[in-house]
Amino acid sequence: DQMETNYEGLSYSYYEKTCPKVEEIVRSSLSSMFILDPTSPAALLRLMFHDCQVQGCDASILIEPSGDHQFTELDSAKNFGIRKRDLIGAIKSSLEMECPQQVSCSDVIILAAREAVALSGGPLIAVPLGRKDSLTTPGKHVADSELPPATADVDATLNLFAAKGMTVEESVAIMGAHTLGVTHCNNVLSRFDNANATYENMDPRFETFLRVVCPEFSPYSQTAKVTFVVNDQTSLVFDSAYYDDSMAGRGTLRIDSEIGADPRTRPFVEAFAADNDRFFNAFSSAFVKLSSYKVLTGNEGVIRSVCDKVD
Ligand code: HEM
Ligand SMILES: [Ca+2]
Ligand SMILES: [Ca+2]
Repeated sequence: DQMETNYEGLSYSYYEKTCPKVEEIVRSSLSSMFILDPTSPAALLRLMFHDCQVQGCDASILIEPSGDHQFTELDSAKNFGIRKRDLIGAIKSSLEMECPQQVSCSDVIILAAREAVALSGGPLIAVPLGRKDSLTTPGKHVADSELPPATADVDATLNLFAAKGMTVEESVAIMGAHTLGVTHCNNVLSRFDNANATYENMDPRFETFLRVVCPEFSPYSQTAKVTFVVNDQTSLVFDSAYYDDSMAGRGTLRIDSEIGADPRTRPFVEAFAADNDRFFNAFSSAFVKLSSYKVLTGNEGVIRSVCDKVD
């Protein structure tokens, strides 16, 4: 039976006895939070990626500085724009009332990300559970080296996802996460840098638009950190518009633009733009691979009672 199968030590029926309502509680908490702020699904989806990419999916990204760890992974500039970590803590509090000390913060991050996708119109992804939380935060330097730069190209991106067992099709599908949310101007300015040759596959009208929204102030200026562009035409809806934009030279980041042009990735961009089911299926299998990356199970980790503290 597929539902009993273990995946990287995780299980599709992990909380069946210990917290049978876990998925329901996460969903109902988030649906009211998303009404209060419709941009939060994007934040929670990115939070999952940035947690999993640094030391695996272990809720390390939630840890606040204290005592002997004054600098956390959140101090890395590559975590700029990470927001809504407090929502995970709020969901965790509700879960502690229903089933104390049962559900890990790392599973809450994954469940929140998959509800973010589903409640935005994307697929409802079946995710295996049973992750444990780390007792350590890897610190700023690990985050600096593990997270991709805003200027990542196709080679770097395919390598990053191949390391998680993804095919090229799945790698193109997981980039479809950029169907939601925003990119701040400080991450856009490198696209005007000739040395990076990132003009490739940029519609001149789109370039004009980017230059109007993000004039050439320093990427370190306060203005560049508060101004932003949306990641696709429908940035609150999980759909395939991202791929239409990519093919048309309207990709916001270098990678968003280049996957629509590179001969290795273009065929999948075209396929996903034309066939929503194919995008959703490939995204779902990629999501399970990303969210199972370097997980702690059994005695390898703990269930934190408060997500931002390792005490
Ligand atoms: C090479 C791969 C990737 C690169 C270089 C990249 C880079 C970025 C950058 C620079 C931003 C803008 C942050 C800001 O300015 O606030 C962003 C936003 C975002 N990314 Fe990625 N990303 C990658 C892969 C992913 C993956 C795998 C996911 C999720 C599965 C993801 C989900 C998101 C989301 C949802 C946003 C919008 C966040 C918001 O609105 O708060 N990204 N990404
Ligand atoms: Ca982590
Ligand atoms: Ca969209």
